[in-house]
Amino acid sequence: MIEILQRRFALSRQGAVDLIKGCAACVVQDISLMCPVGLMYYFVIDTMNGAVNGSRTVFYAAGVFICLCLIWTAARFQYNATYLATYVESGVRRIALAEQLRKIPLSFFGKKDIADLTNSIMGDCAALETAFSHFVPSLTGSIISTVLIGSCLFAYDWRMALAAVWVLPIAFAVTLFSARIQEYFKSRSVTANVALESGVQECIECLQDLKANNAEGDYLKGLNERIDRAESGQIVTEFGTALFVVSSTLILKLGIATVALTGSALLIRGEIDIPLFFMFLLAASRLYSPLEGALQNLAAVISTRTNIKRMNEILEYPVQTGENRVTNQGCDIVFDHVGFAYNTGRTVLKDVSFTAKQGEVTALVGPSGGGKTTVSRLAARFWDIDRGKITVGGMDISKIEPETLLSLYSIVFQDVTLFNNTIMENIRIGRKDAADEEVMEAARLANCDEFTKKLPRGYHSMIGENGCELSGGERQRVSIARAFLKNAPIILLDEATASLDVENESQIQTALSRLIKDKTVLVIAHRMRTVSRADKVVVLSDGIAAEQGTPKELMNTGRIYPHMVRLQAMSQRWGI
Ligand SMILES: Nc1ncnc2c1ncn2[C@@H]1O[C@H](COP(=O)(O)OP(=O)(O)OP(=O)(O)O)[C@@H](O)[C@H]1O
Repeated sequence: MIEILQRRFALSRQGAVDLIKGCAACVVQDISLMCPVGLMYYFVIDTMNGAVNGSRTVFYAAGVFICLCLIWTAARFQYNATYLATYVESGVRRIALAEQLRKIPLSFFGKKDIADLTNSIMGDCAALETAFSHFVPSLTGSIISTVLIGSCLFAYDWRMALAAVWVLPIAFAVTLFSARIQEYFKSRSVTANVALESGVQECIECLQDLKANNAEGDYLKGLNERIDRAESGQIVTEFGTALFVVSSTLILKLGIATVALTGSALLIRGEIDIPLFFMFLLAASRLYSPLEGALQNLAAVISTRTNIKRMNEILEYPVQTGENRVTNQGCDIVFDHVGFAYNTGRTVLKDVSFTAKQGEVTALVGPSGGGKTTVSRLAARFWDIDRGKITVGGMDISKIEPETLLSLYSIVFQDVTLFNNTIMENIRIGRKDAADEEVMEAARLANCDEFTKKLPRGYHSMIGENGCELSGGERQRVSIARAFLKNAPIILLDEATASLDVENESQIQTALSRLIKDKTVLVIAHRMRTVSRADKVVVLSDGIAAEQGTPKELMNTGRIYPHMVRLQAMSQRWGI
């Protein structure tokens, strides 16, 4: 049962247990609300028979008191078991999604954009939070308590009970019948919302380019269309839900009419007495009011199936697994007949073989789109390859858990990601437990010292969202400082010095020479100057390692490499 709930509603184990408790609490609460009706029935009978004396009055007073205590206790238990537990579960679910996103291969992100994933973590979780705090327990509670109370009514008079309950299966059938239609509209509405959020995010991110190209008008027109689609999607979904819920509620209302008619007929024939007639009228109205809510809840629960499906898509996506310990002998990286294609299916690497030796700098060069970035990412198992094998120090990286493997790597990306925090903390990401002095030493080696000192609070200065208060070169130096701090045996540099001025670049290169001693270095560089001092150059072209050797060897024997060197020399003579 718990496993089924976990799977069906994307819940943690504790969340499934809490859901069962919440449903039980709602049943107790609904039944406790029916107790006063029973008490009133017997009170009316006693009053009509003139049997209300001192001890009876105490009995009814005690009954009222017990009913109030029962209702209060049930409500409190129900609140804790539904609302509080659901908020905790929501937090657990969001963390589970974020954890899963950390573990799944990057190929997944090719199919989803950031807005979509953010929507799953925030929007879908919020929809489920509302469903499980407000809807599911009270829906289950209403159904179970209705069945129990309905059975009790049969014990009093089966004809009156039948007049009261015949509407229930019909009302539920109408709502259930609409499930597929509601789900269809809901899924269209979610898709339109995600498209809108993605458009807004893109608009904010690209505002600078839109302004530069005077393209704001066209873009906003497209965005307006997305807003219209999201709005109409929402209206249609709500209208569809309302149509079925209102129809079901109207059917329920018919129940009161049939109780009144049947009761009147039986009363005239003298087959029931007035207290029983009123008790049924009261019970029917009490019976239907939670059910009206329940039918709305049922509609809302049906529509959360789309949210659950979206979250399960993330939670059930196969993660990259492997050994949690590394057994490498040295840190040579070997690409052995590697073949790879992204989600698009177009082969990027056909057959790449080369070795990047420990203690050497291996430079990846080649025409744009040749696969340099792809090769460096595959070396760190950001994606899994389709053919061949990649080993680090003799161990097959496809058998190593990605995070364990990454402990061997320091990576400096072309696109630096910084956090809205201090410079000190941004560098400390390289090694969480590093002392301030170690962070500052890494910063000094990466040449961050000089610009940090000019900031009002030095290393404790905040740098804005994604380091927006720093220049491109400064941002890149912070990211290089992280690599210094991590001090891993393998270093991947992706155009690491691209945004630095000449003075900085030479200082960084001196520092890098210190850092890379005895390490495996894989560097992607477009500028031949950067690679001229590499120990080995691998030229990637047309999905293969077309040429490899020392820069000198390639100048003599290569075809593509000397051509690139000549082209770059010509471009350096170019001026505006
Ligand atoms: N995430 C991705 N999804 C699909 N295709 C991709 C992805 N990343 C890169 N590619 C494609 O793979 C090919 C190789 O790209 P890659 O970035 O590795 O080349 P590169 O040699 O580093 O290029 P550049 O020098 O221009 O940075 C390109 O054709 C590119 O369009």
